[in-house]
Amino acid sequence: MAEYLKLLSAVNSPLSGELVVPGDKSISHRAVMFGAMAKGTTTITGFLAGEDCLSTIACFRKMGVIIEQHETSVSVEGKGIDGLLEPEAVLDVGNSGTTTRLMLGILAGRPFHSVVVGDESIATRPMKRVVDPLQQMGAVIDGRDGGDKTPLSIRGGALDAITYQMPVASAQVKSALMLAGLQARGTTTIKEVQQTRDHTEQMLEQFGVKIEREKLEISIEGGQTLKATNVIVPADISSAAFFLVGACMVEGSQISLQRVGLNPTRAGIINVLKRSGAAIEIEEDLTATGEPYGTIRIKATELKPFVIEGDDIPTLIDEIPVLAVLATQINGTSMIRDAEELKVKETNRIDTVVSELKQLGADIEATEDGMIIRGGTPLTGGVVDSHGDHRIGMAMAIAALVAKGNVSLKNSEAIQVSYPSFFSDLTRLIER
Ligand SMILES: O=C(O)C1=C[C@@H](OP(=O)(O)O)[C@@H](O)[C@H](O)C1
Ligand SMILES: C=C(OP(=O)(O)O)C(=O)O
Repeated sequence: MAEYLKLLSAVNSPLSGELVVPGDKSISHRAVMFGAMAKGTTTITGFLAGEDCLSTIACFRKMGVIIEQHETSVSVEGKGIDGLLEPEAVLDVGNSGTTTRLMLGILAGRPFHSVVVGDESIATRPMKRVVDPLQQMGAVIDGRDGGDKTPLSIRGGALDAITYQMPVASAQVKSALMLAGLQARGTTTIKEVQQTRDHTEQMLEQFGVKIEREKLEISIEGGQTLKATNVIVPADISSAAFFLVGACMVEGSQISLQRVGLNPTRAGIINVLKRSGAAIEIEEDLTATGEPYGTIRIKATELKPFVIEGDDIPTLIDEIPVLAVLATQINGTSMIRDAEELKVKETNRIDTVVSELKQLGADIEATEDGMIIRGGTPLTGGVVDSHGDHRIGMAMAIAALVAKGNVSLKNSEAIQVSYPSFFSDLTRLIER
């Protein structure tokens, strides 16, 4: 894809029609990893063939796991966790924080040496949050910046269970500790500060693992084995979010997105849109197995400004960039608070959202833990940059739908990380 991409703008074309967006990224990663740890053949349907999940496949292949992937269908030949082999080369996680942190939890319990590297963005992201508790369990991990940054070197082995109070709300940290806990002597207990996405808990149970769960506390006994299964991956609500916002903003829009994952720990954007007065209807597919999914129908209507804070944040953390775009089109002041975690994503998403939306004339201000957006004025044309962050690139493409002038997007190729067919899907919704 071109480094610069000229986006559709000054068109205000309504979005219409039906679409199934690609598979959920969080669930796709986990299905490959747990399949690799299980005994037997795990099949995955609806897999997200985006760069991040392909990095996960490549890492596990380097540990000797046979994985066949044809677009959205994957089969993983697991030989049990003891079947993972010492990799002969470094494990390259690319741009993927989920691959890095969850895989560290697995590697921590393996009796071999491995080295984890990623791209420039991964090299800036904090890993101490998983490295510290994994060291407490007995893993030997070192890396740049006192073990906080990649490249990281891991010598795993005999782990002891711990009880751990997490300092941040992070499903990646929680998941890494559960995966290490499965390999530890004793019962590992993890206490969360806020409820985060529970895909790991749900999928481990599907692989036959017993987990004790209370709202903010999880206990997992070491030594349990995973049994291969068939995983159906719902469509990614974080990808659907871009079109939900586009359809809310452009007058005359009406779309229907099918098979979208509706796990309540992930679906906070729906609550925010409802609170704002969106014309949104949800129809859950009651025959669904595994994670809940269904159809979301939405049409454009006038919205009220919103406040997103507290327990909302983990349920919609990756949707905040595009919700900020929406806020620029709502009369009044919208606020996002308690979202410091945005600073440690692929970019500092408080800074990149604010700087790029300002390029298009938005009245938006960064705060210590979020943003203040005074909406209701049209956006202008301009040059924006994804800064190598897929969600920023897609959020800007959606902003371009309502800009009065041409918008060019630099580094648009970042979008391949989570949504390779984003532009063709957007074009389909516009051209119907
Ligand atoms: O567990 C996961 O699959 C994810 C958890 C979130 O990160 P944190 O755990 O860092 O909050 C989210 O931002 C990321 O896109 C995917
Ligand atoms: C933060 C994200 O992913 P990861 O942490 O896996 O890089 C994201 O997809 O927005």
